[in-house]
Amino acid sequence: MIDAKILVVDDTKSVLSALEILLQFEYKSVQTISNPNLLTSFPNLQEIDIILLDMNFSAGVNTGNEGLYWLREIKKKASHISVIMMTAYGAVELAVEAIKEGATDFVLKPWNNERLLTTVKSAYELRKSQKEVQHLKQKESNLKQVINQNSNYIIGNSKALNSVLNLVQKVAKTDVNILVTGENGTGKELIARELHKSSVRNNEVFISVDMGSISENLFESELFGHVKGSFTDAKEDRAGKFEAANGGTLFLDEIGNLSLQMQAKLLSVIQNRVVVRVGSNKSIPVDIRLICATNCNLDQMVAEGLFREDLLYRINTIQVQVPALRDRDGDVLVLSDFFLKKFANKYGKPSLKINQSAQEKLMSYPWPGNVRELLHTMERAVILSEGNILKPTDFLLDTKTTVSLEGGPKTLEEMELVMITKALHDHDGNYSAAADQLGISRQTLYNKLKKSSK
Ligand SMILES: Nc1ncnc2c1ncn2[C@@H]1O[C@H](COP(=O)(O)OP(=O)(O)OP(=O)(O)O)[C@@H](O)[C@H]1O
Repeated sequence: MIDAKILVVDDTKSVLSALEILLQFEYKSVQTISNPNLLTSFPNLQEIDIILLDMNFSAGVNTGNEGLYWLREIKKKASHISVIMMTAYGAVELAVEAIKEGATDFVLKPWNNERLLTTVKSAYELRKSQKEVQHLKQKESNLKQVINQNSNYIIGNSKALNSVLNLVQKVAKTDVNILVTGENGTGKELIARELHKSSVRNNEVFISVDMGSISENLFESELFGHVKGSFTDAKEDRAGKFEAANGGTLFLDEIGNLSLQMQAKLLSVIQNRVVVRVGSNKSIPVDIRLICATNCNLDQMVAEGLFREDLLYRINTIQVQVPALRDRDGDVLVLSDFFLKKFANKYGKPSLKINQSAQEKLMSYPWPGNVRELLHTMERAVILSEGNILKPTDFLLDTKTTVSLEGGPKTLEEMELVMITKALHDHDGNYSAAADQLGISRQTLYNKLKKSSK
């Protein structure tokens, strides 16, 4: 039994009962009315999927005008309904006219049962796929909202940061490729998201890919997609990040971490703006705005033969250099105030304040891990705090301080964060040395930090 609601409108009672009997065998709900004037006030008209509509109602009139009139009325009230016109006077012009006005199909009376059922079935299939498209569009728009909402405000009012934000506003509306450079944790991804938010693509997706965490053998599949069976784990066709970002912005983070071989593959796609999924030979055009980011000195890498010069030219039409936190006058205080409020609320300590000597300690520290390090330092201080005032000793900015567990972290995740930030401080922000001390890889350390700062 097909789960669709059908309404038959005809002024001949025998037509109504014949169609009702015929359609009831296949469709869950079949209703009939003999007076078209009841159509617009028909209860639950919005729930009807298909209407079979007679073209002529008044006896002796067969111009089809009445049917066309009621077709327009239905479309005005419920444009989603598939309307099949029925007429005993099968004029092709009338059929064309009705279809132009939005009818789905046309049936001649007397009808052939099998042909009529096929016509109704096709109208049902059409309605079903329209519903699916509608559902997918809704889902897509919800997904876009979720993906794009992962963007925070850029806090700070230093001259150095403001000139970066000015440049961002100038170039955001253009579609040029942008390279965002700066030390780890300066906010490069935040800047890339701001570029997207201020661009004409802001209703589309922002897809971020960490090139540092993609292995050589999964690179192509991750970025360009694959077809089912192209390698052992390819259980189904999958679009890569380029396709997923189509219409929007693709952010390639840690671009300096790519091997020369991966660089060559990336260059070809950026040049040609088409991808070919692994295992396929079909070219798929992609329309993306490309933003790359790195903390490496790519010019120096080019000189050392580690980065392709032609790729660098492609990706850095405009370069946005994000300043280190120590070069942003006043931002440490503004940011620490912001993070203090954020974490004080998160950890249920809303009256927590910071005293002046603690602020001075924060201002005099060089912040090798930049904003991310300040964020973690603040989070850890809030977790470990015991009173209502944060003092200099609450901030682990020197290597001799030890972690006290009393009144401290309550979850494994919080404990992990405390240990990671302590290890980073112990090694002056050197990720490799901190990872060594913790017995994890640099990438794992990095991923954990990124995850907890999201
Ligand atoms: N100006 C800022 N205002 C508020 N939060 C910031 C600011 N800059 C950075 N952050 C926060 O600091 C963290 C690190 O920022 P982000 O990931 O953008 O830095 P990044 O330079 O891309 O880092 P990496 O080089 O490690 O990829 C994020 O949680 C981000 O929200």
